[in-house]
Amino acid sequence: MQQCWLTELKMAARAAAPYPIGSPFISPQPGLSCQSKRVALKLNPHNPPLRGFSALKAASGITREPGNSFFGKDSFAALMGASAVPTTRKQNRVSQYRFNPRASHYKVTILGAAGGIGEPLSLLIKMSPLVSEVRLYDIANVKGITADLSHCNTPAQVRGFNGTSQLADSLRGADLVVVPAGVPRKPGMTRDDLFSVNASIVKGLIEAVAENCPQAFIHIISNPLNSTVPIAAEVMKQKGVYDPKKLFGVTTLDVVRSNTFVAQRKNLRLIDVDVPVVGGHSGSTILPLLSKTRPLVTFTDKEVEELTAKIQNAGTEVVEAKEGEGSATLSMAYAAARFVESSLRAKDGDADVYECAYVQSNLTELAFFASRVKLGRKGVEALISSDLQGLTEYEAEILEALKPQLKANIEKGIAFVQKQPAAA
Ligand SMILES: NC(=O)C1=CN([C@@H]2O[C@H](COP(=O)(O)OP(=O)(O)OC[C@H]3O[C@@H](n4cnc5c(N)ncnc54)[C@H](O)[C@@H]3O)[C@@H](O)[C@H]2O)C=CC1
Ligand SMILES: O=C([O-])CC(=O)C(=O)O
Repeated sequence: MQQCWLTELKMAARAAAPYPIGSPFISPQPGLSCQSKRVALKLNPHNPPLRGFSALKAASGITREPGNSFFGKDSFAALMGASAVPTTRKQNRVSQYRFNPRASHYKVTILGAAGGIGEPLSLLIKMSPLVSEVRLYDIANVKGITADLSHCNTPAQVRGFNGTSQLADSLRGADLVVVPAGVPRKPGMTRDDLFSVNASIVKGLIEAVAENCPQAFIHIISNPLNSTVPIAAEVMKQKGVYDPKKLFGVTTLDVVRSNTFVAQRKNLRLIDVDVPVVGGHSGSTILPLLSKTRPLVTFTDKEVEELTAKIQNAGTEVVEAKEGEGSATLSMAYAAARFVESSLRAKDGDADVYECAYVQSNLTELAFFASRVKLGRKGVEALISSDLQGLTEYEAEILEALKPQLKANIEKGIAFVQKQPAAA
C-alpha cells in the first residue's frame, strides 16, 4: 500500500496524547528531534502496532493505514489524491510504492510564504515526511512565521528568506518551488484584473527560479493562472531552461471543490468521488467533466448545470464572502499541499500518481490546458486524453466556448514576456 504522513501524524497524536512531550516515557534521545513512541504505544493498548513514525522519529517500513489517518480516512485519501485514479483500477490495485522516510530529502521553497495561502501551506508542507527542508520566502517579514513553524517537531527544517537579496538563496538546490505570491481578488474583480500586478511578480520570481534551480518542479498558484503559467514558460524559454514537464498551474482546488460538491449533492462518501476538471482556472474556462465522475453517477440536466455553475463560481463565492479580505486561502493551501505531496511521491518513485493540472498540452489546439496528468520522477509523464473522449453535448459545448477566452489569456501572458527585454 502507499504510505501517508497523515497516518503517522494521527498515530503521533494518539501516541503522544497520554503523556506530555518531555515526560520520562517519551523522553528525547540525543540526536533525535523526537521521542521513542514504541514506549508510549506499549502503554496504550488502543494504539495499533507502529513500525515507525517519521514526524517524531525516523523509521522505515511505515504502512499506510487510512482508517487511522490524522484527518480521518476520507480526508486522508482526498489529500493523497487517491481518488484521482478510476475507482475500478484503484480497488484492484496494490501500489508497489514504499515510502522510505530515511530517503526523504526534498527541499521545497514557497515564494509568497507570508501570505494567506503561503502561511497554512507552509505548515502543511512542514508536516510532510517527504520534505527535509521547507524554505519560506517573501518580500514581507517571514521571520516570525519561520520561528513559529520551526518549533513543530516534524523532521523538515524551516528556513526563512526575506527580501530580494535572499531570493536566490531560497531557491538554490530546491526540488520543488510553489508560487502563491501576488495579490488576491476583491469583490467585483475578475482574475484577469490581477494581471497588471501579478504578471510582473511571477515573471520576476520565475527568472530567479530559472537562474537558481531550473530543474525544480514549479507549481504556480498566482492568478490569473491562465496567463501566469504561460508567463513562467516564456521566461524559462528565454533563459534556455524550459522543461514543460516540470511546469504546473495548480488547479487542484477545482478538483477538490468538485469532489466536495458532488459528494454533498449525491450523498456519496468523499473518498469515492473523483471529478476531472479540465480547461483553465477562471470562471467559464473551468470545465468539470461531471459525466466522467467516479463512481458512475447520473445527474439530471438541471443538476449538471447547477453543479457546473457552482464549481465555476466557487472562487468568487469565497471572494464575496470575505468582503474585501482576499480569496480562498485555507482550501487553496489544502489543495496545493495535496499537489505538492503527489508531486513528491511521484518524484520519489510512486508510479501511480494522477492529478489534474494546467500544463503545456497537445490535447486541444490550445498551448496550455488543464487535464489529468500522470506524474513521474521527471514531472508530467503523460496527459490523459481519455477524459476528453465521449463528452456530453453540454460539456462539448462548454469546451468549445471556453477556447477563445483561454487562448486570449495564454497569448496575453506570452506577449507580456516577449514584449520586454529578457532580464540579464
Ligand atoms: N490557483 C488557485 O486555485 C488559486 C490562486 N489564488 C491566487 O494566489 C495568490 C495569492 O493569494 P493570497 O495568498 O490570498 O494573497 P496574499 O496577499 O495573502 O499573499 C500574497 C503574498 O505574496 C507576497 N508577495 C507579493 N509580491 C511578492 C514577491 N515579488 N515576492 C515574494 N512574495 C511576494 C506578499 O507579500 C504576500 O505575503 C493570488 O494571486 C490569488 O489570486 C488564490 C486562490 C486559489
Ligand atoms: O477566486 C479567486 O480569486 C481565487 C481563486 O482562484 C479560487 O478561489 O479559485
